[in-house]
Amino acid sequence: MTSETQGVIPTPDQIRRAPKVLLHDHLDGGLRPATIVEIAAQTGYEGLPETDPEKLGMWFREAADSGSLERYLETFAHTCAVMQTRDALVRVAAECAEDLAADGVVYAEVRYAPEQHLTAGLSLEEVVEAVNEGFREGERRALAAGHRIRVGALLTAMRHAARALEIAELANRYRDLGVVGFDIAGAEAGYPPTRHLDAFEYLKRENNHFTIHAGEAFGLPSIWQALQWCGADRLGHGVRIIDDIDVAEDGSVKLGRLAAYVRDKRIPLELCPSSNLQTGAASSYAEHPIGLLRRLHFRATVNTDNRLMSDTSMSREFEHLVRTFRYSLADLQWFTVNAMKSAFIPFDERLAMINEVIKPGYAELRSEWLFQQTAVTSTSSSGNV
Ligand SMILES: O=c1[nH]cnc2c1ncn2[C@H]1C[C@H](O)[C@@H](CO)O1
Ligand SMILES: [Zn+2]
Repeated sequence: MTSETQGVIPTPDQIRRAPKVLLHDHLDGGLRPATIVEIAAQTGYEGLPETDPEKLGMWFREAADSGSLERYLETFAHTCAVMQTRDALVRVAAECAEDLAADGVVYAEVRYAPEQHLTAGLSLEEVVEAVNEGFREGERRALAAGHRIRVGALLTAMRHAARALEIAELANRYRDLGVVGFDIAGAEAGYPPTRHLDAFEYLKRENNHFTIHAGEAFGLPSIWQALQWCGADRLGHGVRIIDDIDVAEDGSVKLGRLAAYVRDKRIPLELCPSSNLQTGAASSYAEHPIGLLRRLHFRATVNTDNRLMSDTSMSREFEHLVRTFRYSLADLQWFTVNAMKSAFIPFDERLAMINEVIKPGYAELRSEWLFQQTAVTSTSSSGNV
């Protein structure tokens, strides 16, 4: 490789066109503001703080900027309120797939908590089937618009509730039918993942996959429990693993036992930089642990968490990182391949996505400099050389 191809700092347009993989995105955290306003009007939900889509989008962004995970999570009352009917769920899921595809995401695992969509009388099964139908519809519309995307669902159980085993069974029933795994989410403090051991043990017996929100608002004990008691395949956030890494004044680095385990066992970290700034888990992009974790070769991935609350997308997350850490296309490819390796679909499919879609996509972007018009052509044609 020449230095030109090795070190290309991508433009925003190249970042958008680059194939991207997203493992941590909440369906109820990514609605279009205009859709929220329309469904609220159709279904008679009167609790919205704003009814102008632009102002509503800003409201979510600002309300989520609270510095606390608990306050950040309060904003989901409004999105869940407009996701209670079959039609609304199909629409929101279809638009999610379309929006991700238009942003260049080629593979996504999108999560939601079925238990939060039952107030208008849908059953858990009806919720899952509506969302699956929406994802398939969105994939078709994306293809018609020239974008290929594949979306799998992760079923989330809320950690303050007591339905984890039921949701785990639901995830298992819809396995290979659009659902690729399980997750737990919600406020971390006071609700350790070990409260839901029965669900995790059930999933392990069924050879199913799960990730756990851990190490976001709470530190190392929650990561340790998620891995060593519950047996999580991946960590939702996991960013506080940084608390087990010592960087000395001279720059030398020492990993504690847990950090070494996470790195050496290649445990995927579903890092969500913008979300972490809003909930107070990190104070700036420059100080976000992703920079160090990437250098230390943890299995780090980049994610959106909640596109609505953070006013973000995969491209914007990458743009922040490129601006902050001067990441090249090769770095973005590294994060993307990490994410694809860590997905919950079968190994042969992950490998094909890496070799047939991701690597060729980045190779094409890296070669673009070869075809750029140079000023030399015009100078030489004027005969002044
Ligand atoms: O970052 C998060 N941490 C913990 N829980 C979260 C986060 N983002 C969203 N959630 C919750 C709120 C949603 O209603 C739920 C299911 O998507 O998951
Ligand atoms: Zn999350």
